[in-house]
Amino acid sequence: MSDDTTVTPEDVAVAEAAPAVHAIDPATDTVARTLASVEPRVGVSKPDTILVADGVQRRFGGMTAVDVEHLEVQRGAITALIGPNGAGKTTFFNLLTGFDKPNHGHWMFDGKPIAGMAAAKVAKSGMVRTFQLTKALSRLTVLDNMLLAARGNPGENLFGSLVKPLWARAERENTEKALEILARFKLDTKKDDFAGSLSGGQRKLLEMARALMTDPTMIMLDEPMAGVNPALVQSLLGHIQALRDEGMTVLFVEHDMHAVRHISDWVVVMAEGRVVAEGPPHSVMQDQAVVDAYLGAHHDTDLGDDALLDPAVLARLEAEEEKR
Ligand SMILES: Nc1ncnc2c1ncn2[C@@H]1O[C@H](COP(=O)(O)OP(=O)(O)OP(=O)(O)O)[C@@H](O)[C@H]1O
Repeated sequence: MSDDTTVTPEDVAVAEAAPAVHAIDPATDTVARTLASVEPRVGVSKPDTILVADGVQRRFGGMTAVDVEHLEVQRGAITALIGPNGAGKTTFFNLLTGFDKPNHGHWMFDGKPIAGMAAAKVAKSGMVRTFQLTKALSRLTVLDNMLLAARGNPGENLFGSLVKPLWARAERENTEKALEILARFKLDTKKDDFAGSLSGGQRKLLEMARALMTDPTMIMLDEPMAGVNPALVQSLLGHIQALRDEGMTVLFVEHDMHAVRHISDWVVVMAEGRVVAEGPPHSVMQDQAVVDAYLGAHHDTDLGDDALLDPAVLARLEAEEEKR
């Protein structure tokens, strides 16, 4: 496996081939225009909701990890889910996608109740997710990883698996589709390599590519930028934006505020299990509840300030905090 911090010539080629990240102009973009008219308030209704969660609670022993009263996600938009460490973002993702069970609550996806549904069924209903730590199987080839993610494989049921023309045709179609998707991510030349030999960024791209094998309506990305070297960050952002421009709904958990501000149409902020703010990226990061959640006593600093993304400034703030 190559070192994730080393920029290889392949990384550069992958990055150069990615769709460019572009500024979203509310004058020409329908999603941006629609969301511009939505009041930035916790639990606010969206004009075209694809996902709505109500009273979702998850407790671990005496600790409430998630306590979301009401949240709506706008169809066709990129929504970022942010919040400090331990805010409950991943647990909330796990609940929504069927990888964990809530103590209370229900939620609807595309008009259908899916709370309590198993993860595979949730994925079949059109909501797929990726993981913070990629799930690509390192001892399988890139192509086999893609084929494993394909939906409606006749080999999944006994009848289909016994009828050769059925599975042979499906395998051919799935292979064609996999190669097309891999080409989009410039991973087609790696189809016969073990997934374990890819760089961190390429594995994130493979994870996204695998998710697309199921033709999702909504894609949920858990920290897509984590462990990705800088040469591939723009490329990943460009790919995420391209999914949205094709009409897919994207919900992503992310710590990288540059990424969040660059591509999100809407930002939801969690702290201590609850949603504490939501709104467009530029305004939500100046919200007092968000500043409090991230910075504790540093009320005079806002998250819209790029200085906060500077490691030197963060180190100074942390040192000041320790002295208190
Ligand atoms: N399986 C578990 N058992 C016990 N506690 C858990 C479990 N999963 C999560 N927690 C706790 O729930 C809280 C929320 O964790 P979660 O991982 O959802 O937060 P997060 O916002 O995704 O954090 P990060 O940004 O660090 O990934 C944390 O206090 C965590 O320790």
